[in-house]
Amino acid sequence: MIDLPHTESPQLRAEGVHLAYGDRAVVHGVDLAIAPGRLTALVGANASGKSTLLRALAGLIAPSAGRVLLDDHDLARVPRRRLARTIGILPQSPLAPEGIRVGDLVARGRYPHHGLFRGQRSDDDAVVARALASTDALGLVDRRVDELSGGQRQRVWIAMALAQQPRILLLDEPTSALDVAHQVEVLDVLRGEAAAGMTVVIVLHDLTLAARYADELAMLAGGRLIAQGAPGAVLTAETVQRAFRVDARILTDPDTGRPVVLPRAGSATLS
Ligand SMILES: Nc1ncnc2c1ncn2[C@@H]1O[C@H](COP(=O)(O)OP(=O)(O)OP(=O)(O)O)[C@@H](O)[C@H]1O
Repeated sequence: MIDLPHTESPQLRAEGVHLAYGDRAVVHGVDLAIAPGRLTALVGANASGKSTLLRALAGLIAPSAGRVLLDDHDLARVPRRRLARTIGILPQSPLAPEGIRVGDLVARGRYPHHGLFRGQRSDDDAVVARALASTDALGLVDRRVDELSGGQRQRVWIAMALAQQPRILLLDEPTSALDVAHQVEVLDVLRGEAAAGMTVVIVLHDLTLAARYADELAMLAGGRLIAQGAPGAVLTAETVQRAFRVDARILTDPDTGRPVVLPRAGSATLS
């Protein structure tokens, strides 16, 4: 059995990873080193394989070829319990148990920290409260999850992921239902977590927001990684055209120096 060393920021790496559903190949030979303690945004068109790759990085699906490595250990051989404490994933459409209340759902994020025979930890309540506060969800704590608005529900799920305090957090389109203020708030929180040492990987569709927040961008097109690096290097008119089949002007935000992507109306050539 493999025991991972307790490094602050384990290195997560895909090496020649191919992923398939049955005989449908979806991701083709991806080599991707996730920068530890940084915020990486995974971008690409619909069906380009982002969610599939994210699930593989969490160890939820196994590559048909290649390997996902955590600190040089094959993810497939890392004990499940250890993995749950190390890597957290928030899928695109998570399902809550029927009738569960917000506080109870977010508290479930603490489960990986409870030993087999130990119950709660003394800091559980404080961690849960902090996670709820950072997603502006403290006021929802007694509400039923299935009675929340889409954006409220998404914030509660993010709170659950934060309460898990994994060293690597993978989030699939966590801001898709959020208004602009809550998007900024959630991304600020995630950037703060990265600054404190957490490795954060986010699937995002808003390229300008991705460029604004990410230390690194990884861009997929047709299941292949076509660019990885600093936002300014990855987001070019050429890569945007190749990945999304739309013309875009790439401006530079005078305040941050980060790219701003302006798609040209009428330029999409999807079919
Ligand atoms: N459970 C599944 N079974 C079979 N095919 C799947 C399954 N999940 C995804 N696919 C297929 O795999 C391909 C990649 O899907 P994936 O969800 O990884 O893309 P994505 O880039 O996350 O897309 P989106 O931006 O629309 O969320 C698509 O062609 C999709 O139809």
